[in-house]
Amino acid sequence: MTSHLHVYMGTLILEKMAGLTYCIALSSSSYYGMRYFSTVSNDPDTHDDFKPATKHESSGISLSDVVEKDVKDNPVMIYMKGVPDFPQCGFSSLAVRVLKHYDAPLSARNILEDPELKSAVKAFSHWPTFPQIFIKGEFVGGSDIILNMHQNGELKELLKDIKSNQ
Ligand SMILES: N[C@@H](CCC(=O)N[C@@H](CS)C(=O)NCC(=O)O)C(=O)O
Ligand code: FES
Repeated sequence: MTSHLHVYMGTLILEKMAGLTYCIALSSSSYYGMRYFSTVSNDPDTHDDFKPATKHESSGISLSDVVEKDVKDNPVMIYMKGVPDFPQCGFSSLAVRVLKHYDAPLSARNILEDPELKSAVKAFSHWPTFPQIFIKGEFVGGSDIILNMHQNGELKELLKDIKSNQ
């Protein structure tokens, strides 16, 4: 197994090429056109017994409704570990770096902030890992798929009619 140790933008990245271990936070510069959504239901003062199992607190909207609305309202939606300006996993970092090549507004939710949202996203897409990227309401895949689509030109084609307002 080959291991490379890089110092990148002041952040240590341990990249195990064979094992693809990506647990160390990466930093990235800020970009225009990004919207982050904070957690949708995570009140630390609320005991689990009192948390709504399927309904979003106070609004009565289920978390699957939240995800459905996210992907409908946001042409490029990523559920990730961390936020686009501070991904907390290499897979999420890679996906954000790929998407930042395009002039499309990127909307994101940090699933690390909300385990229930994390489960709801997995159930919605039937996909077990993060990041999860949705484009024009359709589930596209994770970081390896988005990188592949970037490299083969499919992503450019898919995003060509989505432009940032800024
Ligand atoms: N092939 C996937 C790999 C992503 C992956 O393995 N993610 C893991 C580690 S961050 C994951 O989400 N595991 C399930 C979990 O954390 O709930 C991709 O390229 O996106
Ligand atoms: S590989 Fe560990 S958090 Fe993503």
